[in-house]
Amino acid sequence: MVRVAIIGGSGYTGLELIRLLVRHPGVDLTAVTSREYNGKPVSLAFPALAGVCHLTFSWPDPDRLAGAADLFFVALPHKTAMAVIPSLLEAGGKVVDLSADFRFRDRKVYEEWYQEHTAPELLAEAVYGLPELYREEIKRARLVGNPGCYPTSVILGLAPLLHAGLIESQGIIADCKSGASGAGRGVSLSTLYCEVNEGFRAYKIAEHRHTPEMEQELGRLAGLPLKITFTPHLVPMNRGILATLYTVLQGPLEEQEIAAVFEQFYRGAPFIRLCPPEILPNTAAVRGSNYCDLAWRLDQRTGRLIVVSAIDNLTRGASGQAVHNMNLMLGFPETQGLEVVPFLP
Ligand SMILES: NC(=O)C1=CN([C@@H]2O[C@H](COP(=O)(O)OP(=O)(O)OC[C@H]3O[C@@H](n4cnc5c(N)ncnc54)[C@H](OP(=O)(O)O)[C@@H]3O)[C@@H](O)[C@H]2O)C=CC1
Ligand SMILES: CC(=O)N[C@@H](CCC(=O)OP(=O)(O)O)C(=O)O
Repeated sequence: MVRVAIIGGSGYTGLELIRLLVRHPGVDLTAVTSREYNGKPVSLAFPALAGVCHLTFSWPDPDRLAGAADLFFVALPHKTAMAVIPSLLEAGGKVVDLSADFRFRDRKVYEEWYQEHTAPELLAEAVYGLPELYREEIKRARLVGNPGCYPTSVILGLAPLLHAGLIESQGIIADCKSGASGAGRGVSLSTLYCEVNEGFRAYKIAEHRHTPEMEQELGRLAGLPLKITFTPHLVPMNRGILATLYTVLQGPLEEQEIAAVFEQFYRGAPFIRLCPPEILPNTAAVRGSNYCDLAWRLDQRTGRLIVVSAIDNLTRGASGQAVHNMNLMLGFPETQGLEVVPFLP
């Protein structure tokens, strides 16, 4: 058994990691940390895990933690993760970082949107953890920067089209809606029940920190720098992201040609489901699973191709994708521990 630990395991992505890892046949979850719950049972923070996870939260300093596992999931807030990760690596551990600290290739871009980077020497070796794009690199990686939730939904929807050069690389609009768990478990006014329930609003228009992450990866696929218009919305639901992606075709195309491009690009990708023609993606159909459901419609009148993608932000957008990356890094079957049927209805 490979020993794994979760640093910052008392939040929503921590809960989701525990849910997946306790049933994973190849790993032994040895430690879960939290400052607030230090010394208390995991089931105290998460009653849903009573009888399922018997661990107690710990909060040793990073030097004591290093060596406690072979692979660490770091589920700390951005800016905090990069303070802990170097010592975990130095002690011989592998790391999947769920924060944004190791998602960027260019330190300047990170520093423009976040803050000064305190471990820039690791940026060159960190691999962007989107398995459909970087499967082979992830297998060899010691440090994986797990993608953001919105970027996962947007990049997966656009990658085949940009790679094939079917759409204009400039002028793409990503209109995304997220459930409130995307904001984490920490208390904040904007995610209180009465602030979220029975309302639907956009936020951080033209200034969301996921924009440069999307541009980094979409630009690589297109083969040239690009800018994207990204508008996130908060919807009154717990989990899920629905991304509606507006693109402009490079030239006339038939529906079958578009379908062939998606099928070819995602051949052998176990967590991508291309919807049949009658179906459009729905967050309810992917809830609790690592699937990304994709569909597209050609608007012949405007020449636009509209792609829709649905993921669960906590599973495919964070912890499920992190476990997928771990499977690749440790040589396990890709889908191990992730063969979860979406919660129904
Ligand atoms: N929620 C989502 O849908 C997604 C989240 N992510 C990213 O994953 C990471 C975790 O997210 P999420 O679980 O939602 O966040 P939460 O706020 O729910 O949990 C954060 C965790 O980090 C610990 N923590 C908070 N502040 C500090 C600190 N200063 N030093 C040490 N530990 C700290 C908390 O425990 P304690 O305070 O007890 O120590 C808790 O265990 C974040 O970087 C987030 O941006 C990525 C994709 C999607
Ligand atoms: C609904 C909501 O507030 N979502 C969060 C994004 C989710 C997230 O956790 O960001 P990372 O994926 O980069 O970690 C936000 O907009 O900041």
